Amino acid sequence: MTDPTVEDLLERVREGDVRLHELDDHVDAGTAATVRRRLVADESGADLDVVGEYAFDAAAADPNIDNMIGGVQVPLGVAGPVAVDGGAFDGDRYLPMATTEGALVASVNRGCSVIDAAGGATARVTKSGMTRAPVFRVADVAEAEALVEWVRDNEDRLREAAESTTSHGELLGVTPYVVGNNVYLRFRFDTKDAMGMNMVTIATGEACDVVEAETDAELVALSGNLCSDKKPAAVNAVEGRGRSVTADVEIPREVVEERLHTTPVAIAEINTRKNHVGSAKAGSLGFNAHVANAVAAMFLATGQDAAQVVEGSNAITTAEATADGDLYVSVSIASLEVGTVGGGTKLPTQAAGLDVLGVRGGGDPAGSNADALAEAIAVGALAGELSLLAALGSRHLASAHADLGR
Ligand SMILES: CC(C)(COP(=O)([O-])OP(=O)([O-])OC[C@H]1O[C@@H](n2cnc3c(N)ncnc32)[C@H](O)[C@@H]1OP(=O)([O-])[O-])[C@@H](O)C(=O)NCCC(=O)NCCSC(=O)C[C@@](C)(O)CC(=O)[O-]
Ligand SMILES: NC(=O)C1=CN([C@@H]2O[C@H](COP(=O)(O)OP(=O)(O)OC[C@H]3O[C@@H](n4cnc5c(N)ncnc54)[C@H](OP(=O)(O)O)[C@@H]3O)[C@@H](O)[C@H]2O)C=CC1
Repeated sequence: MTDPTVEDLLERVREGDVRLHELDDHVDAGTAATVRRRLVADESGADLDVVGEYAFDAAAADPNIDNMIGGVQVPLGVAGPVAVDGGAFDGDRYLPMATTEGALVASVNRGCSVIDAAGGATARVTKSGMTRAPVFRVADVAEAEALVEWVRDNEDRLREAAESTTSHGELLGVTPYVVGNNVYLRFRFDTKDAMGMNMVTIATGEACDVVEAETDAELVALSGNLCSDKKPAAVNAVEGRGRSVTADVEIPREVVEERLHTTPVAIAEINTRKNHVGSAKAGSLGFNAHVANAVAAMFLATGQDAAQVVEGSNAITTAEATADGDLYVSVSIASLEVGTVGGGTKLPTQAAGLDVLGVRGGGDPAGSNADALAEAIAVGALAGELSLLAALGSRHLASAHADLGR
């Protein structure tokens, strides 16, 4: 029997005989995408030819996209190279950044060149652990207390159940929270080189089965929002989620004056009045200028989950003029959720981004590549903070974007 043609399938979808998402059952993934693209183009009047010019294998992208019609391209640039002394990321590297914001890569590039002139940045992952927090219904607070005690006494059983679903993930701990007749169990896992959301969701589900079998608690939702994934949340800023990572640098005063056209004292003052006082008044969780910019651009370039830029912007920038008149700057990102295996990291253009950093795939030891990626992103964020604070000091923000961004 011959394969159905695009025209045949278009007709069958229009007649309601085949659903849009069932096309892959009838033809290969690329042809299925073509049929959907044709249908959407016909019905919306949009010209989608360019959307069909994608460079990856549609079948290989199956774990990443449903109802695929093509691909979106984002321009890719590089900042650097920049010297980094990291716990896992070492040497002089280019930082890949995908963005549509003109002047952004230029800004991070300037920051990198200043960091380099100062001898490089230092970066360390200080805490690591991906979380999932199911919510259970209990009868009352007495039953809640009983559940909390049971969890404390039976963590090994929960660990055994959770770890039966993964050869890499390790349960680090379970923290209970009680609110009336709701009990939230915040499971925290070492997910090695994976960002880990699929891994910990599957593992936590297995542990929840044990809780339900052994206690009176009833699972209401596998994610009870105390995790907290893809929402701004203080719990992530305080407790961390994914990688907590810090990068810092001390820059000689002459370098600040020559290359950034301002002074250490001016940068420190802007940082305090803008990033700390201004953010406090705004009720912000991000005490920084634009950490989200480096996080988003490097997430897109390396196949991370873009929605987790929300947590990636949970960052505090500090800046101080030292006793010698130089400038100390740091960026601490509390909850940077990154992986070098799984998710979007296998797609060819994103894998190439990881290759530029030298962190593709599983690390040796496991987890070291994801640590290195976190440190690279923190250095990119540090470079961006430096350059933007300086541009505000020299009053170049508007002119830079007028020149480079429109
Ligand atoms: C634009 C600059 C860098 C000019 O800065 P400059 O010092 O006038 O430029 P320069 O021509 O003297 O070049 C200095 C260095 O900048 C880099 N550089 C310079 N041009 C390029 C380019 N085309 N492509 C790549 N790199 C470039 C490059 O490293 C170069 O060194 P060189 O390699 O020549 O020795 C500076 O004015 C700047 O950084 N401005 C700040 C822009 C910025 O940070 N924008 C971020 C986005 S703003 C935003 O999204 C968030 C916001 C602002 O709303 C958040 C908030 O509320 O704060
Ligand atoms: N399920 C959910 O609720 C959510 C899912 N997501 C999505 O989840 C995906 C990311 O989940 P994630 O679990 O990271 O990825 P994957 O689901 O792609 O799984 C990655 C798997 O790779 C295996 N692996 C191989 N080598 C290593 C290594 N060195 N370190 C760690 N694991 C390794 C592990 O298998 P094994 O476990 O067998 O050892 C691991 O589970 C993204 O696509 C994201 O968009 C995002 C948010 C929520």
